[in-house]
Amino acid sequence: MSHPELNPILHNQAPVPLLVIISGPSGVGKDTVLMRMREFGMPFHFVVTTTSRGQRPGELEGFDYNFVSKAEFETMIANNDLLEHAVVYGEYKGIPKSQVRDALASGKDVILRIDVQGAATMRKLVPDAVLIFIVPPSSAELANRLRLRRTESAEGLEQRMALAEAEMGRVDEFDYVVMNPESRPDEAASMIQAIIRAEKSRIRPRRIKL
Ligand SMILES: Nc1ncnc2c1ncn2[C@@H]1O[C@H](COP(=O)(O)OP(=O)(O)OP(=O)(O)O)[C@@H](O)[C@H]1O
Repeated sequence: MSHPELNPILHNQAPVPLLVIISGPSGVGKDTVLMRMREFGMPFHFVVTTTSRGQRPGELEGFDYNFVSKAEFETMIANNDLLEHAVVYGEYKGIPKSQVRDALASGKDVILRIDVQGAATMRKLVPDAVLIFIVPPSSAELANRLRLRRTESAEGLEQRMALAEAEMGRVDEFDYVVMNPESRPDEAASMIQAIIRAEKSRIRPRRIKL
């Protein structure tokens, strides 16, 4: 008898690929942890965001972002080609559906990072995604990370901290919480890997429909 909803591992077949969403307050270390996962060569597809903003020195097309013009981005919106998009500081940012679809079709697990607001949208669009919330050891440590990054003015820092407080209150919309400990982002990276491995062993796997 066949049980198509059960884990294909039971029939010695490849597991169902996952869509994993990494979120959490600004400055908690999402990019840092994802970069460590990439550097470790973890076998996932890391989604590259498409943006209309200009390429900065040192940024690589297809690695940091896919750079397109505003007009091209607006065509993508009109054609419903994006899973999710937002305007950040007057520029578009979004996730192309085709990239996620193609990676899943090739059997790869797909990982993407998104802000807390965007994660809530994704939960509605793709209810079977695995949502992981990264937290700092303390809010003092979060403020410290933002300060050390030196990308924010004093006012910007205060705004981000206030937003972070509000975002921490939304943790119950997520499936997992992962701590990014002081100076040990590798631990957060391996915890995410452990979650993905455990998810692969579900008797009834999550199945992503886009
Ligand atoms: N485990 C850690 N311990 C100490 N510092 C860290 C740790 N992880 C990240 N950082 C530092 O904290 C700062 C913020 O990290 P990062 O830019 O990765 O955060 P983010 O969540 O991607 O932020 P944003 O949402 O604003 O893009 C960086 O300067 C980074 O080097």
